Amino acid sequence: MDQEHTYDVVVVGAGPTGENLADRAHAAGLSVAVVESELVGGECSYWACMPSKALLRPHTALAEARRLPGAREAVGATLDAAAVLARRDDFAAHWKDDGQAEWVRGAGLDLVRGHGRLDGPRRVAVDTPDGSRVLLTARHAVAVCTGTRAALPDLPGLAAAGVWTSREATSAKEVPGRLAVVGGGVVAVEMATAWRALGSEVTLLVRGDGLLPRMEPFAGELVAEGLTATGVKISNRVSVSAVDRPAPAAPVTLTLDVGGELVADEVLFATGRAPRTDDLGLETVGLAPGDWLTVDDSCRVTGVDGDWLYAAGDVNHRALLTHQGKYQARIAGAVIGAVAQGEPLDPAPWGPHRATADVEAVPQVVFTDPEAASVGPTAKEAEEAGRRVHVVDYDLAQVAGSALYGDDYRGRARMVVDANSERLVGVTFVGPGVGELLHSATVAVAAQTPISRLWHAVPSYPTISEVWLRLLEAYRDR
Ligand SMILES: Cc1cc2nc3c(=O)[nH]c(=O)nc-3n(C[C@H](O)[C@H](O)[C@H](O)COP(=O)(O)OP(=O)(O)OC[C@H]3O[C@@H](n4cnc5c(N)ncnc54)[C@H](O)[C@@H]3O)c2cc1C
Ligand SMILES: NC(=O)c1ccc[n+]([C@@H]2O[C@H](COP(=O)([O-])OP(=O)(O)OC[C@H]3O[C@@H](n4cnc5c(N)ncnc54)[C@H](O)[C@@H]3O)[C@@H](O)[C@H]2O)c1
Repeated sequence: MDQEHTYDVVVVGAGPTGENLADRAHAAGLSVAVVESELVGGECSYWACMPSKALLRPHTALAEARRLPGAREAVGATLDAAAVLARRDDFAAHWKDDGQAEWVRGAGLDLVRGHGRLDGPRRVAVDTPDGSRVLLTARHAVAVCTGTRAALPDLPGLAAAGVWTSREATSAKEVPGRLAVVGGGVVAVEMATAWRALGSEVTLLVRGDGLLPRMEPFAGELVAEGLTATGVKISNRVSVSAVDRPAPAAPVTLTLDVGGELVADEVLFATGRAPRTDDLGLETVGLAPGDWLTVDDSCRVTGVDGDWLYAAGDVNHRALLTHQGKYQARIAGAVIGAVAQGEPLDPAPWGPHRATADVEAVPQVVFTDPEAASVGPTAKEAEEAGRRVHVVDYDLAQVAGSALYGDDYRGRARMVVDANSERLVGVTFVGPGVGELLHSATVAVAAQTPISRLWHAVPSYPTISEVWLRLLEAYRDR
């Protein structure tokens, strides 16, 4: 028999976004049920951020040691793949979610395991693993935080070929001899870096003109240089038109649109994401299954009567990053709490009830060697949005801190400044060790800092952060 329960808030999906949203709603005094169909912690914990960064970090550490005479002689030339994979397994909690499920319960939230679907306004029906059905009614809000899955192109032979997606690329137990990677985005470059470092011969097949097309062009150029130096073969302007694997353990053959074939032991399709909304009961509330969920700045889904349906994280397509999903979760949790208590919402940008940074100040670090880190729009994006901007660049290798950081340091920095307000809107750093530099830029962009004030934020000598001073000088002298 169906069980029925009523909560103030029902959250579907216990990834980083769902966990945080539930926690904030509970902190506002509301009762919350969280529905999860796989592992509490979501894609990020088991098949994305954590295992991918665990695969990449040993390579970065080794590459940095090898750029330092004295350290270079003390370390080997290659990684111990088995040890790297074992540490990766630890970071993915061996694909068990006991720890995170315990956190959910300890936070005062009710965890309902199973596949959730909307069942009309304010209702969620959950098919549980034991075959029963739980009907959840929300007094105030339902929040969809179901994330994304890998999007695969519709190619002849692909479905039968057993290709890698980001899930296999982050959880594989064996190092393939030859790995083909299709795509030129973040997953493609990070996983090409990781598996090359673990010993695979890697070929990157890029449909466009270069890597990391959403960043400043020099980011993709420097990352391509780094990949090539490690032995990754990169082919631009190449698409795969068919995939063939005659038997499960056999090599896979990719037919290329430019002519010819590529044979590999595994192929990773890193070709973007699709929302997990196809089997979510969206049709019961007048929305189209399979679509991204469009939201306003309070994370309320548009086009649904009654202001009860929210969507946060990857599934709303605003910024597909864990930290941005968690930011939206904090905003949406606060909105749901305020509405439930009958308190007024503060509609101002950068206020507690309006997601702003996930559009204006999105930071991202690509954990390749060199790292690529950016926040805010690129120069081109800012111009296309109608801003008049000044752009200044600086060669990161010219900073004393960079030279000390490693021999033959290569990198570049760019600052995009709004010409009318003389405030910083975007920053990109590419180079070893710049990932940890990015938050300085994020603070400056989110605070809409005037350039005149940045002169008083004096970077320590001799750190890579001195690039800030060099960028300001370049701006002054432009
Ligand atoms: C390889 C890779 C590396 C990445 N690295 C980074 C990184 O370094 N930094 C970063 O910021 N971002 C990174 N990302 C992006 C990051 O993983 C996502 O932005 C993040 O996981 C989104 O969180 P979410 O909670 O919105 O969704 P998810 O993490 O996808 O969680 C959604 C949850 O909902 C559950 N669910 C789905 N449908 C249902 C349903 N019907 N009923 C019940 N439960 C359901 C799922 O099982 C899942 O647990 C990476 C992505 C990939 C693919
Ligand atoms: N370090 C990080 O922050 C990190 C790491 C990994 C992923 N992520 C996030 O996860 C999301 C997914 O990453 P992703 O790399 O899968 O997606 P993406 O959208 O960044 O890149 C996909 C790439 O695949 C290409 N592509 C699409 N269809 C293709 C086809 N049929 N053939 C060949 N190429 C094709 C696109 O041109 C694009 O370059 C991103 O939004 C990213 O921000 C973040």
